[in-house]
Amino acid sequence: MEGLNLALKAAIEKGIFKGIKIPQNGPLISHLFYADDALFVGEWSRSNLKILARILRCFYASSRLKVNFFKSKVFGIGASNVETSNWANILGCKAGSLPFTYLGVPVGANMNLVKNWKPIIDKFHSKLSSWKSKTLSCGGRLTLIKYVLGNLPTYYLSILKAPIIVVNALEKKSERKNKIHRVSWEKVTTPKENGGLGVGSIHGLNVGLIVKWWWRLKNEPTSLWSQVITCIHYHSNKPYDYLSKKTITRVWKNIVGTMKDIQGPGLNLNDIFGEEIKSGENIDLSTELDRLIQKIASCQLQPDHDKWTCLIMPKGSFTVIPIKVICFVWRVVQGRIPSATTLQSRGMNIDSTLCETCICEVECVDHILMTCSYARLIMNKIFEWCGLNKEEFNDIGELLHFTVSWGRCPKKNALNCYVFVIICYGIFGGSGMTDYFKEYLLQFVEALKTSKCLHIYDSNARAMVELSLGLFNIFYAMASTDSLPVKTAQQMAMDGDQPPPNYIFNATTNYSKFGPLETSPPFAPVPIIDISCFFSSARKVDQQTELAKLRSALSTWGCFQAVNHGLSDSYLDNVRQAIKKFFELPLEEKTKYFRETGSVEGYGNDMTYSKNQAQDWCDRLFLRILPEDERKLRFWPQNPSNLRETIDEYTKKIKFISMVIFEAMAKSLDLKENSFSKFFMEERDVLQGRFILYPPCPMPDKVFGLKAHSDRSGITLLLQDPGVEGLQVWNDGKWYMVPVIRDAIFVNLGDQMQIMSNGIFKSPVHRVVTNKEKGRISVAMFTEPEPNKEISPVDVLVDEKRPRVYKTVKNYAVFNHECFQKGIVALDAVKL
Ligand SMILES: O=C(O)CCC(=O)C(=O)O
Ligand SMILES: [Fe+2]
Repeated sequence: MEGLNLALKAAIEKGIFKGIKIPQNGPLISHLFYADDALFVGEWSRSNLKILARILRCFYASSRLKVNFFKSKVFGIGASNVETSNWANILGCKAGSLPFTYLGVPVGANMNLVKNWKPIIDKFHSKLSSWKSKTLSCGGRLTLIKYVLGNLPTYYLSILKAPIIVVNALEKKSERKNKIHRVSWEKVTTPKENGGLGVGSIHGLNVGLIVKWWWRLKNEPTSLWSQVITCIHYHSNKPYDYLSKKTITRVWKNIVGTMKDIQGPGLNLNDIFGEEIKSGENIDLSTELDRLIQKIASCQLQPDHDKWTCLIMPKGSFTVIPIKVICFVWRVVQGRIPSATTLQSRGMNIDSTLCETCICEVECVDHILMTCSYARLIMNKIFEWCGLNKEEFNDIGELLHFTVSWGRCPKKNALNCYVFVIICYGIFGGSGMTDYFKEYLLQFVEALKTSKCLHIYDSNARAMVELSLGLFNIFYAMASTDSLPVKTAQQMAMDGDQPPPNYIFNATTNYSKFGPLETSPPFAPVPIIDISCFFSSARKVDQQTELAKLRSALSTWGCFQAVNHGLSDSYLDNVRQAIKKFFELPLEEKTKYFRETGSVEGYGNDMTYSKNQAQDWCDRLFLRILPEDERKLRFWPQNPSNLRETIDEYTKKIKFISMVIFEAMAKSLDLKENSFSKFFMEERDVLQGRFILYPPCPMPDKVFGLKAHSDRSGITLLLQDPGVEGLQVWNDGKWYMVPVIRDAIFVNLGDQMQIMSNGIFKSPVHRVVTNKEKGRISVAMFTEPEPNKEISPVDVLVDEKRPRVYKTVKNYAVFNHECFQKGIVALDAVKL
């Protein structure tokens, strides 16, 4: 191409080819090469065209590069169509007319017309609405929007001012269709410093790109474009005085017009582009000196250490926080995270606006993150770790104020941002804890504890924030202080240890409403029910009498002794024996099945939830037995060798008896036989087993075997130790000891049956006391519904006389567990 360039230059020099001379002694333009395209510009004359044809032929002869005339066009500006096509024939190419499309972009079209912008709107749309964009996170989508906004429209928007309809159309495409817009687009496009997300608005981009021509004009005065513009439009000595003729053409008009646009927000080009003096040849030094003196005069040094700042960061310190976290925190600051109240105000159908975590207050953003007891728990933990005094905030604003105003040290300021991010993101957004984060957190906490030195926040900025992803679960587990026992109750009993202080019952902090620990209250006259009367083979009359007894037992005591259940004494002894043998194994053998902290299944103690919680004097093996495919066999002891099999067989028998009881309970309330059993006895319903050892305890009057509680189950079937009592039930404000009946199975109702019976049946509070001399073994089997089943009062049991008492619950097991952690009675929490 250089050859062609030289040939043309030579032709111009010799005066054979005539280019276009820009007035005011401007440059002569004859040809422009762009990639593999060539544009020739010259006077409209037959001879000029002929010369051009010859030059191109010579070029072909010398270089073997042939211009494809068939693909080329001749445009005659100011010439008629007929004349243009006649002359085009000289070259053997077509005549072109305005507007035309060059590289997919219309040239010469009236871009004030919205229809001419359609291709760009369509292209923009197709990029943003691909299926992939729908699966992106908030952060990912922000990046996509920024990318599409920043790349696609550069040509159009850099020289043409988009009509307002076009701007709106493009921005509409950036918003997600069929989604609730939690924050207005206007807010999204606000600069970060002013509280926005810093997505450039289309209008802003358009103005910015056009203003850039002024930058080029200043910065590249010798470029062809600048020379042309300066010759045509600049006729004075004042900077930026390019507003010459009224009849200026469209493109230049746009560029000049943007000066006015930026004057609106109080800017002018002098503010935007300064001058940097190097040799002082081009810039008037005296004016610059004046400006410098002015600047220095207004500058006051602060009595503080000098520090380096990172100019591209709004606060001057260098931070790398994942974009999705930033988006989240930004939404928090806007008060726009999807709480029940915000969703309801957007017209979504919300059952209840009560916070699902504490069930005490309405769920709004401030509640979720600041005032919920749960959020406070996590916040306290963070403050504790940071070595700060405990603070309570009522809303996000207070926390923000605290984090930005606390301390003047820059390091601390960076820290503050992280604390803020972590608190917000950790409380709300974190879930799904990976081992990596767990590991990291532990290291982090250790470092924090030992160093008290805040710089670790800086050096580990990114990891720190990523860490917050998992803080939710971890804090939860840590706040709950769950741990495996230092020594099991059995070991302490064997070693003759006194129960440690955390086992001693303290009436002021623990369960005081159920009175003090009484080791021998009166025996409970708990009804004895012959459940063989409920078998299908039983006589109807007998059945009616027992059903009446059952109903009365469950609505007064909430429990009964089931006899004639079909399991022989010796069989039950075998079951107890197998369990006993397991507990008799050496500790190393049993610890193979130790439960993991934060979860219940396995051998060990029950989970502990707070420092104040007194420990129970018992060891237990907890197994989820049904559904069978959910068994975690790693917790199922292989020793004694018959244990697994024994549990399996006992489960089948217990299932049968439970079925009989569920059906009898339904009949006793005149309900359809399967009204309850369909919730607890189907294939995916749950059965859990708790095999418990209460070793002899040197302080039975100070230590509980098992603290007062009600069962969360449908019903619980308990096999007591025939040799010793220990189980007590609470009835009418008093404790009673449950007598041991050798061949009976003790049945007690759980919370979920109290809910389904609309409060007719009681789920009794019960507890276990220990014995100085004797150990005690018990086997509790709990029936529970499949977690997704909705449990609510049976319709027929709700009427005017007995209005509905309970809400519908789902996954009550987890809910109950959470309530227990917070010291809330789950059954009270689900009352309407
Ligand atoms: O061991 C007992 O007697 C009662 C056990 C119990 O209440 C339970 O495991 O929920
Ligand atoms: Fe219980």
